[in-house]
Amino acid sequence: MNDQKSKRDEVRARNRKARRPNQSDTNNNRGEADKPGLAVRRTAHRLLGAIIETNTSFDALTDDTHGHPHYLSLSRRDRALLRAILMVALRFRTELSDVLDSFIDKPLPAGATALQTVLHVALAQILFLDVPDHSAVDLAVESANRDPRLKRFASLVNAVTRRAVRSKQKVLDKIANTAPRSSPWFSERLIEVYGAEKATAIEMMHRVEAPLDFTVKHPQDAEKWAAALGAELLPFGTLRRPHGDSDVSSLPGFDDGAWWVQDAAAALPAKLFGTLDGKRALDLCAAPGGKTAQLAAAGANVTALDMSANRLKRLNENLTRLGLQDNCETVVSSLFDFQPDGLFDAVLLDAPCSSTGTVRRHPDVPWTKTPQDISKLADLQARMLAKAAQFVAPEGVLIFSNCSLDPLEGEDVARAFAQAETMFEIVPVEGSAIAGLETCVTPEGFVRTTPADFNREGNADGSGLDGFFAAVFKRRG
Ligand SMILES: C[S@@+](CC[C@H](N)C(=O)[O-])C[C@H]1O[C@@H](n2cnc3c(N)ncnc32)[C@H](O)[C@@H]1O
Repeated sequence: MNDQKSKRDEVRARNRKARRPNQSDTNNNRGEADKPGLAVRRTAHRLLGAIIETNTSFDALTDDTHGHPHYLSLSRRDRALLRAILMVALRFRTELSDVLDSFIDKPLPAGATALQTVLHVALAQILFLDVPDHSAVDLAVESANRDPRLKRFASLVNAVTRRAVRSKQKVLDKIANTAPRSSPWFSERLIEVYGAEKATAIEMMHRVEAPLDFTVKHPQDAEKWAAALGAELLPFGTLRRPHGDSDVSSLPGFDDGAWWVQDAAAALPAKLFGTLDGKRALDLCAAPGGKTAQLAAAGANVTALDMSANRLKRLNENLTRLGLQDNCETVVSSLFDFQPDGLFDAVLLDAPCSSTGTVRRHPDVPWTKTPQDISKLADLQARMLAKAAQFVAPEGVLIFSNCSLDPLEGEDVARAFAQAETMFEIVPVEGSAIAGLETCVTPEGFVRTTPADFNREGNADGSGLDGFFAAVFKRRG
C-alpha cells in the first residue's frame, strides 16, 4: 500500500497545480456574476449532472466551439478550473461517494442527484485541488441556497463540506490506502479480463493524469526536439513530458510542424507496417489524423477517409501544419460506401471503440459507457474489418487497432476475422518492432497495451500508456 500512497501523494501534488479560482470572474451566467466563482461551480454541477444522468461525454460538453452554453459563457481561466474540478470529481467518483456516505447518518434521499452533485463538486475541490477551502464550502452552500430543489439541504451541504475540511488528511490517507475503484461494471470487467492484481494497477494509473506524448515527424530529429521540449526520448521513439498546463501551440516546434501530440501506445499501430515509402496506404477512420500523419511522414501516398466532415477538417488543418498535406488525399465517406479506384498496399482500420483505454484522459468513460456499448461496438468493428479487407491488394497488409481495453473489441474481433477470412493470415508482431515494449506482444502476436504497462519504478510521471490493441494481417498473394 506504500506504493499506492506515494502515487496518491503525487496525484494530489499534481492536482494542486490547478489554478485558484478567478476572483475577477467575468461571465455571462446571469444572476451568478455577483458572487465570484459561483458561475463556474454551478456550471460544474450542471455538467457533472449531464455526464452522469444522460451519459453525455465530457469532451462534448467542454468543446470550445460546440460545448454546453454555460461552459462557453465562462472565461478561459474559469473553463480551466471547471475542467480540473470535473476531472477529479470523475476520477475519484467512487471514493467521493464513500466519503459522503461516511459523513451522513442516513443515505441521501432517492433522486437526490442534484444534491449529490453539489457535494461531489465541493469534496473534489476540498480534497484534491488547490482551491481555498472556504471558497469551496461557501460556494457549495450558496449554490444550494440558490437552487429551489436544494435550498432545504443547504445546512447539510454546510455540515458535510466543513467536516471534509476538518478531516481532510484522514480522508486522503484512507483513500490512499484503499484499492482504487471506478464504476462497478468497469471495475468488475477489468478484474474479469486482467485479474485482480493487474486490474488494480490499471485503476491506480487511472487516478493519475497522463503524461504528454509527442510523435516527431522526422525520427532522426527526435533528440533535437526532445532537448527543445524538455522531453524524454523513449526507447520506442515517442517524446514524453510530464503533464502540465502548457498550451501545446506555444511549445517549440509547433509552428514548424515538427511534431504532433500522440500517446505512445496510439503511435504503435502505424509503426507495424514497416517500410511504407512510395506505397499506397488507406487510413480508414482517419480523423483527427495522428496515424495519417505517421503514414504520410513515412513516405506513403495516403488516402485518409472518415465519415465525419468536421473531424476531417481538423485532420486537414493538422496535416497542413505538419507540411504533410501533399502526401494525402481526404475522403468524406463511410467506409461501407467507399469505392476506391484500386487496391492498397497498406490499410489501417483504427476503429471507433469504447475508448476504455483512454480513461486517464477521459475519466468520464467508465460512467458514460456501458457493457452494451462494448458489445455493439465489437459487432460494428467486425463488420468494418470485413469491409476493410476488401480494399487490400494481394500481399498487402491490413492493421486493425483501437483504444479499448476490452478484448471483446480487440483480441476477439481479430481472432474471428482470421478464422473467417481465409485470404488473410495473422502476421505475429516481432518484439523488435516495438522495442522497449516487448512484453506488450501477446502469445498470438497481437499488441496489447494497458495504462499499467511501461511502469517505471520511481517515475510515476513518466509511466503508463493508453490501452491499445493492434493486430497485423497479410493478404495472401
Ligand atoms: C478512434 S477515431 C480514429 C482516430 C484516428 N485514427 C487517429 O489516429 O487520429 C474513430 C473515427 O472513426 C470515424 N468513423 C466512425 N464510423 C465510421 C465509418 N463507418 N466510416 C468511416 N469513418 C467512421 C469517426 O468519425 C472517428 O473519426
